[in-house]
Amino acid sequence: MGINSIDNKAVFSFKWYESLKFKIAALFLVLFFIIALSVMLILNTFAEKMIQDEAYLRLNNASSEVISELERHTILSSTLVDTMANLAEQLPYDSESYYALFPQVINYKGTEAFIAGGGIWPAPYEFNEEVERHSFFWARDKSGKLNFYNNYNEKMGMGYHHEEWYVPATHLLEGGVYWSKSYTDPYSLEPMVTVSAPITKAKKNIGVATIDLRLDGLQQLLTKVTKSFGGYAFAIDRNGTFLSYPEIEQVISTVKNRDGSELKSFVNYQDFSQQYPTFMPLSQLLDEQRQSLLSKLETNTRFGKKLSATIALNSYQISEEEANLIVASLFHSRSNANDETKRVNVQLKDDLLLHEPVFVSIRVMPDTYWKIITVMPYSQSVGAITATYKQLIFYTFIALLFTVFIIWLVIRHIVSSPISHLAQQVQYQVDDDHSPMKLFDTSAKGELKTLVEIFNQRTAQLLHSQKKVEKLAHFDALTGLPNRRMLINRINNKLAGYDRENCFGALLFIDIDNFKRINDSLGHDVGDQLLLRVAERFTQTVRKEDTVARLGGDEFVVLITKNYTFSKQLNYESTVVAQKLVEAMQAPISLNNQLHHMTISIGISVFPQQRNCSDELLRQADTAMYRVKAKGKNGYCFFNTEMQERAFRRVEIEQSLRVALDTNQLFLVYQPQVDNQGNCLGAEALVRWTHPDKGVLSPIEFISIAEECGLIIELGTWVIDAACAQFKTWSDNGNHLKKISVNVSPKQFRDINFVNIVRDAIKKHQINPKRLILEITEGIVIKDISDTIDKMTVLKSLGVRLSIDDFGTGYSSLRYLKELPLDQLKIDQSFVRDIINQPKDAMIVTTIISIANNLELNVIAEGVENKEQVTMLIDKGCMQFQGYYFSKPKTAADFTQYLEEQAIDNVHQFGIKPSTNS
Ligand SMILES: Nc1nc2c(ncn2[C@@H]2O[C@H](COP(=O)(O)O[C@H]3[C@@H](O)[C@H](n4cnc5c(=O)[nH]c(N)nc54)O[C@@H]3COP(=O)(O)O)[C@@H](O)[C@H]2O)c(=O)[nH]1
Repeated sequence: MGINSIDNKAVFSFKWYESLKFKIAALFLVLFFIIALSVMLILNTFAEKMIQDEAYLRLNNASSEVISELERHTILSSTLVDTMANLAEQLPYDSESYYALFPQVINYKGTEAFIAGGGIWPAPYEFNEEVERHSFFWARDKSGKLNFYNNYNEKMGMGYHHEEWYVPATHLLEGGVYWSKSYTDPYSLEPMVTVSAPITKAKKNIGVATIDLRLDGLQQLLTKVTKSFGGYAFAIDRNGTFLSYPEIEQVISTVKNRDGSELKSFVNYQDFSQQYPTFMPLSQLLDEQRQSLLSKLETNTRFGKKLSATIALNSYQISEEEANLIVASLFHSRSNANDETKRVNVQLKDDLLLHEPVFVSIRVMPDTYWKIITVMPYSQSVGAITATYKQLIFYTFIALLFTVFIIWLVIRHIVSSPISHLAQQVQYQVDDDHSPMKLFDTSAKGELKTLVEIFNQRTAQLLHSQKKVEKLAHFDALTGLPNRRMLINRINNKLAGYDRENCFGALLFIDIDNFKRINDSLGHDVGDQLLLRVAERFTQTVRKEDTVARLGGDEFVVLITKNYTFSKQLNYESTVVAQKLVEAMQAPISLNNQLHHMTISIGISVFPQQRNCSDELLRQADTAMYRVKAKGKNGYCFFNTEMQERAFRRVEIEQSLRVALDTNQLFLVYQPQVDNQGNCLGAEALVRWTHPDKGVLSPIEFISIAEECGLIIELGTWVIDAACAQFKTWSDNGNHLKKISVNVSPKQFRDINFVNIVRDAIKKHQINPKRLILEITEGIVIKDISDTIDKMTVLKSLGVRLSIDDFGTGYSSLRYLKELPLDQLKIDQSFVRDIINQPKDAMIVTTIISIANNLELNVIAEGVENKEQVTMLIDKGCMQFQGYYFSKPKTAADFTQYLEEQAIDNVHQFGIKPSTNS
């Protein structure tokens, strides 16, 4: 996040990805994906399991269907063979009755399709002590008719007592049956098995009854039940010989019969797997199952081993391993149908016929120990379940998405929205500078509520500070009056409202006369007290709707606004207010138990004017106030354009005077001062300014400005230095003047360095200090008498002489005159001018000359313009003169020439030498 500034407004901005909303949304998106992935993983696992379970269920159902169909035949066959064994046990040994009875049993109605034959097989010499082989065997021919066959009784043949279907049955208990290994029907090539039951008499085996079962349509049955899932099934017998296979040709081999004839028979799965390696995994499973069966069954018991050894020994058709299997299956036959030796479900990567991953189920039929192997393609299983799975995934995703969305909404409502709301409120306050600072609403809860409360606490503190700052910013700390800023605001408001409200106004710019004197002499605390009293008087004098403001120092402004029809009314009212303010100051003010008479000067500017601007109005009022000061203070006056022009001129002069000082535009002229013989005694140095545009300017045009702006210090220093330099030049050139006078302005005199400046000039130019006369005005003396006396005394100690210039025009005090270390009085030219015509002026001149004589001061008259004036002045006792009658001020070069001429022309009549050059 960053803070940018546009139009001084802070804009709190941040990247979109930094926002709380985005982060929460992103978090939930990530959360969503994690949950979704987890769900998918879980669902996948479940789906896998479901697919497997579904596949095995279907496979087992198919196997069960096959097994139950087969068992319908095998159970019936078992029952028939058991019946035959029982009959044989009960019936007397009578061939005729055998021939009559047993075919009927074998030909039991409804079994014709699968019972291929059967018979009674007496043990050797058991039915007839003389006959070893006397079997009764019937088999169906191609037409299905039962025929008696005597093959097994032939003397040359192998007989039947060592047949694989005979030997094991002789070891069974009564009621037990033995299922032989499979063989092929010579006609139909259908697989066949024989079920044998022992014939027992007095607990002794006397023979075996058999039923031949043709597994007709086994493959069709297997095909039918596996058709629905696109797989297939096949069966193998106990020994691992195929009973069926979809590709029947692959599992049939041709073997030579004992009589040389060819016999087709099914191959063993182990041989088959050698031929077809893809079958190997299945073959290994069958091996494992076979081994498991063998290991589980109690073949290692003595009885079992002995029995299997006996069986293997007695039958040339049974190997030892087969004998073990036979014994094992006999023991195990109907126990624990869920035993893993009887039920195996696996998944194989590849299948010989389907060429894809498959689910395989191996089920063992009880009694016969045939194995039904069903195979289902994996794709088929997945396909069956995919739709459901997809739906499940879809709804889960929707539910998840919805849940995440709801949680996101809740969190947004609880966390991010309140924070955003809070941030908006803060932003609004930051953006809108003009709206007042507000407290935030506290509808939030928990930690956010605390946060808002802390914010509000902080805001309250800020509001408090803001009020303080506002007060400081808009009110004067000392008087509590509106300050300059507030005054300007109010003036601007009034100016803005003029057009609408016909509003007129006046600014009364007030300055306390001689405030500085009080402040400097009595200290700032007393100065502050004075300001407070004055402020009180002003506020008590004006109306409440008027504004009294303090600009700083001793400057106050009263703002009067009214809705007048004519501006003259305002002029009148302003005059009244100004008058009242001046009068309000008439009562003395008590400061430090002393009464002080204070006066004020007021400058008034009125508006509207052409240049409607608060600064301009203040400047105008200020200018008018200065005018009052210049005219003697304690009064008021309205601003006018002449003042304005004066003010502009003043500024212009001030600016160019600075340049003048730096670029030697100033020069001195010298006006001779003569005695009553017309001899030049000395000169008054008078400054001139060669203005680049205006030509040579009189000091009247710039000395007072230099005084006001302080440039007089620099200017006066330059004058003293230049005058001393010139005096030295004249002296060095043999033009010995008795004195050189230099004018000193009040500010210059009061400058703390003034004495040093004078001392430095004297020292620098090596002049006799007694030749230097500093002319100071009466104003300087009056302003700060004790300080003036001190400074004059120091100057006197340097040897410098002092003259009062324009004597008689100021507040001359004879008492002060007595105390001052003076050398000369200079009679002001205003008295000299009318000395002939105005008896009063003549009287003043007489008085001044008298005072000077009495105080033993030199006296010189200035502004002497004619002979009559000279004569009268001499009559009155003044022997030194300066004026146009003798000479106007001259440039240094002209004055030098003047001095040289004077030296040559030293013959005078009556001593008075008027000016020869006008
Ligand atoms: N602080 C300083 N003040 C100075 C300096 N130089 C001059 N001044 C003061 O300026 C005022 C005007 O001076 P200026 O224009 O030079 O006028 C002087 C004379 O020219 C004039 N004068 C002299 N004789 C006559 C006359 O017969 N008739 C007549 N109308 N005018 C005459 O009087 C001025 C001298 O007056 P003063 O100084 O009082 O002797 C003036 O007040 C100067 O003081 C300066 O460097 N510093």
